[in-house]
Amino acid sequence: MRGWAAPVNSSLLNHHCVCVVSPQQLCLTVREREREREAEEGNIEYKLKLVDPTQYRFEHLATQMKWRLQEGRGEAVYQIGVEDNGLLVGLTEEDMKASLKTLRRMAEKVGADITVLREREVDYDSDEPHRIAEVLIRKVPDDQQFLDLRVAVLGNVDSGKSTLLGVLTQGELDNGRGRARLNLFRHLHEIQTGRTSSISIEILGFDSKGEVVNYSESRTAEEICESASKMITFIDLAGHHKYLKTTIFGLTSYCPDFAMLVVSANTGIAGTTREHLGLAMALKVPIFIVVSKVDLCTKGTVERTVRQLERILKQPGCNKVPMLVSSTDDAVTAAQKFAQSPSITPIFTLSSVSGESLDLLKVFFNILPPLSNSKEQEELMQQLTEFQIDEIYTVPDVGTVVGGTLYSGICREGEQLVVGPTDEGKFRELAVCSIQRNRSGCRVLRAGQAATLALGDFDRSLLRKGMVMVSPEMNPTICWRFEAEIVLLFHAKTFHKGFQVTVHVGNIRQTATVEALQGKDELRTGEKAVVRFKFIKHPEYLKVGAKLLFREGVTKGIGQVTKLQPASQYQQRHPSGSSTA
Ligand SMILES: Nc1nc2c(ncn2[C@@H]2O[C@H](COP(=O)(O)OP(=O)(O)OP(=O)(O)O)[C@@H](O)[C@H]2O)c(=O)[nH]1
Repeated sequence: MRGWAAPVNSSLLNHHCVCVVSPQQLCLTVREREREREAEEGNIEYKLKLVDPTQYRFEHLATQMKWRLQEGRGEAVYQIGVEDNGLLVGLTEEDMKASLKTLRRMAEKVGADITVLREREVDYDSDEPHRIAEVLIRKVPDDQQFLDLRVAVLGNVDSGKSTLLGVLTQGELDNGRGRARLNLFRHLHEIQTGRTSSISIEILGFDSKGEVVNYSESRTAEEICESASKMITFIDLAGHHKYLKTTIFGLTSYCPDFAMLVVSANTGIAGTTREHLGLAMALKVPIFIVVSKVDLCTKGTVERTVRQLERILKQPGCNKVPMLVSSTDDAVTAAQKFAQSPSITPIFTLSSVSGESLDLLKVFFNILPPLSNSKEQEELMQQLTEFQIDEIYTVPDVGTVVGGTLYSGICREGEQLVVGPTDEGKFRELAVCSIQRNRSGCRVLRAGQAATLALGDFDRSLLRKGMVMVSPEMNPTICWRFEAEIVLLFHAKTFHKGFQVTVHVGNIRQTATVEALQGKDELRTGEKAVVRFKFIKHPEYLKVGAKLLFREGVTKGIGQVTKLQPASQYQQRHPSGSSTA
């Protein structure tokens, strides 16, 4: 755990931006120092002083900044006045001024922007006040348009998800009767019933100074993309139980970095809230919570809802550490700690009608770093190209267009790929004519990025959601049958051979039959087993280790793919097998 709030004890978290660390607290810090030492890897750098460096040292500092930026995939945090071992020494006003000036020059040299996140006074036996400062450095990598984070939005029906997104992305408060969500709905029947049934995507862009770029008049997605250096893409998932499969699809296929669970302060944990929390945890998507509609209830009711959430989060099954965010300082700390430890669960309490505490959520989004580091990202980019198809459209004058996420490798305009598997387990050749991200052209797509790819006159009827477009050299394993280690979360009766469930793995969603339960005749709620599934309609491209979720009515389970039975292998061994196998 790094970051300076950590050594200073958590009661300080509720104070405002500039606070004083007492000598006693500093002593505590000294004892805990070993744990707080600067990490060699990662994007956080401690600097005691940057006063008048020689040219040689300046060059070295600039190179180091480049490296830290690379580690944070375009973002780094500098803590000034802090020794490498984590000791909060602090600088005099004059030294701090000179250090920040050097930091600005370093950032200029590497083409980055800097924002002072917070300054704090360190108090010890000295007449002169000593301060420490925390500075965010941001540079969009040369080959990228902006830094990109994906947030899945979960929560019960009417908890205020769409409204919150409307208010965040449009900059105008809601009237409590659904005004803000109006421009988010995509389908007519949603306007009529006021419920989100499809997955809609909203974007919130920040410029390099941390200001939201969405808010000027008639901002189009293209304009937001052009002026943003950091982009939060929200995947708004439906709250109603009826749309659970869409919610699961959004969580499994859109590869969100984080999930935001919206809970209405006046109803507390109701309806699908628990289920959504469970789903995000089962899929290991780090979650933070927004308690909305605080304008509708008393402080006591808000506190009760927060306590209810804290209780659930701390339960043995969850093992989360709730962290209530009630100041800008907390929001900064929450963003950093959340990224370092997924068990930390920030909780915001706000209103989309009065606007109370909305700014804290924006501070959090601006600072929230991506979870995977540059090394993991680099490794994924080195692999062969694999694009997962989530959506298929026909666009006039463009032709067939697919939407989805590039799981690995790089994809360029003009790239030759193969798409499949078809019902026969084959792959077809195609070419990527053009690529768009958030409705703006993009020539190179990198692993982890979502985009739409135009495929020219490729026949749309040959495509389906769940297919992959891969590099022709890949030779992917296609299977009808696979084994998974599962845990049955809930089942009304018993789970046995012959049972059919809807299986979700990544962007794949298909009914499968339970062909065998290893070493057991049946399974009860809470039990584990290795199960062999067989898809009923067509073979799929799966990977060992992929997370899996299945359901059928009230039956629900989670697990992991442990073994694949390649379709061709099975056909060779069972030449007279059923026509589908
Ligand atoms: N007073 C008050 N009303 C709110 C607030 N946020 C949302 N609302 C109202 O609550 C109602 C439901 O909000 P939605 O944003 O549609 O809820 P949702 O969670 O997106 O619902 P689904 O899309 O059906 O899952 C609307 O009438 C909003 O105007 C808030 O902070 N305060």
